[in-house]
Amino acid sequence: MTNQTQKPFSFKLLKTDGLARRGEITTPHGTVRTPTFMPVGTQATVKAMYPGQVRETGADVVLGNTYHLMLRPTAERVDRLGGLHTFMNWPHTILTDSGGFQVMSLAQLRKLDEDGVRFQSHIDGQKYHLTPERSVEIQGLLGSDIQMQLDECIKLPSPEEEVQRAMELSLRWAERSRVQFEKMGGPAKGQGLYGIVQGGDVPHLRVRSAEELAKMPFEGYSVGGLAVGEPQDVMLKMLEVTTPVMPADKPRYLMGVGTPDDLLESVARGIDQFDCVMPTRAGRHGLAYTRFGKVNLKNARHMDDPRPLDAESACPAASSYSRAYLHHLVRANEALAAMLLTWNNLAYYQFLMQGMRDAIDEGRFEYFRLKTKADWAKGDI
Ligand SMILES: CNc1nc2c(CC[C@H]3O[C@@H](OC)[C@H](OC)[C@@H]3O)c3nc(N)[nH]c(=O)c3cc2[nH]1
Repeated sequence: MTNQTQKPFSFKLLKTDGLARRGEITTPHGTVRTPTFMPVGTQATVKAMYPGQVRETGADVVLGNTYHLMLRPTAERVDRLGGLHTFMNWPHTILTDSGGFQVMSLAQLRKLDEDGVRFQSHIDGQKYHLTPERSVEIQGLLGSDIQMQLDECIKLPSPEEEVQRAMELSLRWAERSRVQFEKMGGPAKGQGLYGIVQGGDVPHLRVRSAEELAKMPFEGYSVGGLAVGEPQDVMLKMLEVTTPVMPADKPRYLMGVGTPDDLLESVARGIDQFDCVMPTRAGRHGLAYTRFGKVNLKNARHMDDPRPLDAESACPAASSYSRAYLHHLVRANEALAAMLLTWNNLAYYQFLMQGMRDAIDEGRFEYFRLKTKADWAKGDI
């Protein structure tokens, strides 16, 4: 990451339509059109895709992850090699998560205390100590444009006192993350650090978390602690409680979400940024997302079907290969199956996001939401 002073990180709220928001984030590596879907590239790659292809689908941001990259190849090595943008040949915006979520879901022998979290690598058993300061240092070494505070994402359901403890710890870690980010000169580099709202499924804890974080000068705010197995209506209820008390002039990022329907319903409740492994992971398991719902290419009913997934799609994976061929590739466990279906799925997610951005621009978001859901309900033609 160059040390020259960049223009500051900024967010412009361009238009609203109900609670849906159309905006633009400016980072050192370009402009992010919101609402935006950010493909997950945990280990410095969006699995089964070339970076140029990811860009062609319409992605403005990809994700990297502190937990995975600190273990391998290490943040120091990526820094020595010119930073994550150069390392993975992605010259556009990169967002990194702080690693807390993965430590709790992937690492062994985890011990969490006030100072941070101690754990052993799931790769080679080596011991680590991840603190709010170290997480921000790693994200700075990676050259991340949008960084996350270290937080504790608690599983749901959990007793209210547990939710409160984790939320209050995350607030203290938010302050320590901010101090480290400013010590490393993040703002002058035009980078952003997001505070992460916690509070589980407890409305008054959500509100307190958002209000306390809003007192700190974060460039953006994430809604964490959701998409951890709760039903969609609980997630949406938490958004209805939380977004109204989040700063309206800063981006809002709902972490780890979601299905196409989750995206539609969350934009309708004031969310700007999303990330999810769904489109890429589903692609590797033979599942295609289309304008008319999901198509499971493992299913024998596709064996003789000469039609493409969607002849009108701009994505060649959707328009230039028959369902019969895709079914064959999936059954044969061929590498091209994952490549084509991942490509199709990311292209569909970006098509959906572009549709939402246009609908908000033109003041017809509610119509777009209902029409899109009706098309999905038609099912695969
Ligand atoms: C899936 N549901 C979900 N994911 C979540 C993630 C990880 C997303 C991160 O996990 C990796 O994908 C598996 C991605 O890493 C590149 C992504 O950034 C979260 N991260 C933090 N720091 N705090 C949270 O409260 C949180 C909640 C989540 N809910």
